[in-house]
Amino acid sequence: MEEKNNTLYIDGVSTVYLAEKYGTPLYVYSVTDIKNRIAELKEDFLNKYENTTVSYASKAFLTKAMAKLIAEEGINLDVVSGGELFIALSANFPAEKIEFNGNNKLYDEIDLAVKNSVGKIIIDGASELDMIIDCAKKYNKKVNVLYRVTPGIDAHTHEYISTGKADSKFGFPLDEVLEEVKKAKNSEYINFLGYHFHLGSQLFENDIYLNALDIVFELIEDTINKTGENIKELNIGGGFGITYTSEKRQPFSYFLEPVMEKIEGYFSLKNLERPTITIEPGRSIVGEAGYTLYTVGSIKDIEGIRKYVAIDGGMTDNIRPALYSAEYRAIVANNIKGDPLETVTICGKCCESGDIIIKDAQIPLTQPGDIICIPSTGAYGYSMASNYNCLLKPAIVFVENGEDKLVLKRETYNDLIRNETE
Ligand SMILES: Cc1ncc(COP(=O)(O)O)c(C=O)c1O
Ligand SMILES: N[C@@H](CCCC[NH3+])C(=O)O
Repeated sequence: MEEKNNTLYIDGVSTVYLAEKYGTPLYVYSVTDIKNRIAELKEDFLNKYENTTVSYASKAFLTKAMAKLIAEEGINLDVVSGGELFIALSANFPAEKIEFNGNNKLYDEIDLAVKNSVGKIIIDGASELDMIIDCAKKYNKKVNVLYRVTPGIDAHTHEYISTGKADSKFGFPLDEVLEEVKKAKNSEYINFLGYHFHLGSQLFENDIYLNALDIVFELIEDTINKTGENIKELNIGGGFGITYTSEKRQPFSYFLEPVMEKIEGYFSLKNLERPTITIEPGRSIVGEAGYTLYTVGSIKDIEGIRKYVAIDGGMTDNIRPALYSAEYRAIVANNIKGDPLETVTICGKCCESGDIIIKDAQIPLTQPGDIICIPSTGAYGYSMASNYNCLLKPAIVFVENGEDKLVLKRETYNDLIRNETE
């Protein structure tokens, strides 16, 4: 983002112009920023180490336009539901480059995945293997699978986004997964590739990945000894943190260099061929590339207590502050350098006292009609949006080098009743 004439520009396009043209609330994505993050991944990982793959975790943000962009950039796609898979397939995303994650996969979802020959299914629970075999028989396919395990690592992040600890609904406990692998090995319809783990999201320390590897190496050794199966792929998940307010996003190399050094060291010591190493970043690809624009409406100044600045969206387009106490920063897009600053609480328009986007934001003196921009809303904003209070989901615009393109229309009131039967 940049400033021109006291106005905020994103990827060469004026936010004031975007707000006028498409209305607010509006999700704006800088395509250049997304491409830059993928380029960094190529430089620091894909081109640097042989036999590596990146699978974009589409739960962070997915539309057909995004799936097409990911396909053009040549990386893989991670989906966690029939719905995400359907969007990817609708965008003609190459099925062999899709991996299917997620706990409690339903039969119909597995059926869709197998029928369309997705690249891999990451088995997350005991109920899945039989369903996969059943579908594989039906379509006469052999399905590549990995098993997701929980290494028992407690990531230093919000409890709700920590997923690798033992007490987790995700994945197999380490002492149970071998029995599952043996079952998979016995089926002619299954090709066992290896293991997957994901420690949590918005992580800033590389040591937890290294600790998890120590644990997973033991599992790999056990697997080879007890099943005779070599590990062809190891997926270490995503989770790389980004900047929302004052946190400093680490370059991918901060995580991946020590991780790869450790992995390469282990496999060469054991005289084993190193498996394909896959990572699954979501937030770190799209988070900072996305912005939300809002228009300021009513302002309530409670003398000596708090000044509320209400915007025309809120927890319906960004649930993260209410759900995880996530913090954001704000910019008055039509008056970036405005002076003096004041301390305000930016709230949404939902009937919830907790519908606060930023508590105590420091922004230039603002008035109704101003455009507020919240940066770093590209991940888990639109993908977690709701219609609470029957608010309409915002439009999405992609901007790149001064050009803007509407990729998703704003919902209309008719969308709210389109599935009603009376
Ligand atoms: C299995 C799995 N892979 C990848 C991700 C992506 O995580 P992030 O967006 O933090 O990179 C998640 C979400 O936490 C996940 O659950
Ligand atoms: N949705 C969460 C992260 C969970 C990611 C999926 N395991 C967030 O907004 O931070």
